[in-house]
Amino acid sequence: MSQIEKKINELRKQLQHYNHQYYVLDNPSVPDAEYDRLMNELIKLEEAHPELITPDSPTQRVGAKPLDVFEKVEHTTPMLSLANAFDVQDLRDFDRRIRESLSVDQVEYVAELKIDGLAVSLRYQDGVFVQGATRGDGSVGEDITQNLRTVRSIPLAINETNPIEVRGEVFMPKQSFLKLNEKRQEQELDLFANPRNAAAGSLRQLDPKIAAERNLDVFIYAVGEWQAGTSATHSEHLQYLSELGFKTNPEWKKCDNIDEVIQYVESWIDRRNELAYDIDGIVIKVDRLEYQDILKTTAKSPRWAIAYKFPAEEVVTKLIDVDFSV
Ligand SMILES: CC(C)(C)c1nc(N2CCN(c3ncccn3)CC2)c2cc(C(N)=O)c(N)nc2n1
Repeated sequence: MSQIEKKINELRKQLQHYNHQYYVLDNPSVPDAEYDRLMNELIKLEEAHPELITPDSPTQRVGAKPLDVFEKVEHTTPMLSLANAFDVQDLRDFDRRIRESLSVDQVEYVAELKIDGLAVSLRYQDGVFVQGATRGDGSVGEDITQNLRTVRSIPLAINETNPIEVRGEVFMPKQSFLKLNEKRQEQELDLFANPRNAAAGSLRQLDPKIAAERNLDVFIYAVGEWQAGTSATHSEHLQYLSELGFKTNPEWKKCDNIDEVIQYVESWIDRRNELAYDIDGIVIKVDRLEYQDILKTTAKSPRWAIAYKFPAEEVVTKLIDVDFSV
């Protein structure tokens, strides 16, 4: 390996490490100026030696040309939808059905915040991000790889050489949503109604340069296709995803029974506004993968998971009280 290649690989490793700290762990260890200096050094070296550029290089986040259309992508493992629960009784019924089907007294669950964004699927081959797609109708989605490459918290390379497909929710943080709408107001463009629509509109851009400016983020919540998988539980999957360099939501909780799930759900009903992103409920999943297989999925949604939906947040519209007395 030439000195140049050594230098390029060293810069890539450093930048991938700093990128992970900044965008995935939200805990940068170097000032932005240092990151920019290293990035500019790598850009110059790659310009001088374009034959050494690889798709997983940190310089390759924003693709060159806009697309004409998004290609269709078939999900080898369908992306199921979730049945809804609207109150605690629904959760107890869910738990009872599961315990009866499994003929067990107690079932462990994992409870996760339900991020209000867009479900996506990410595929990695030989440790490199090769394709990203929208959920679509669960069986066929759209190839939005170029736009997903611009999401800084999506790693372009992971240390898993076996093919693996993961699923997650792309979202726009509340602050980014407010800033985007302020800018659109100034430009007299129509405003996005909420962060979810803003994220959807950003991922639907055919020009990745626009998606790159929208400050999108992601939380990865499941492993899809993974032949080499050996985990026994979903919680192990979440830990493994985090070790691989994926951004997982830190608020997930392993619950020993449905009572603990209910406590978790109730603890979050009034804490939503503390979060930097919108959530629209809690997703509850049977933790043991062997139980998930036994419970199999009904047509559209798994019997081993359910979404507890929070009531839509009443939007307090400040009514300007006009004084008619004068
Ligand atoms: C893997 C399973 C199927 C259990 C699953 N499915 C999910 N979803 C399915 C329905 N989806 C959907 N989207 C659009 C139309 C219909 N269904 C949107 C994703 C999950 C969404 C979240 C989240 N949002 O934070 C999450 N923490 N875990 C999920 N887990």
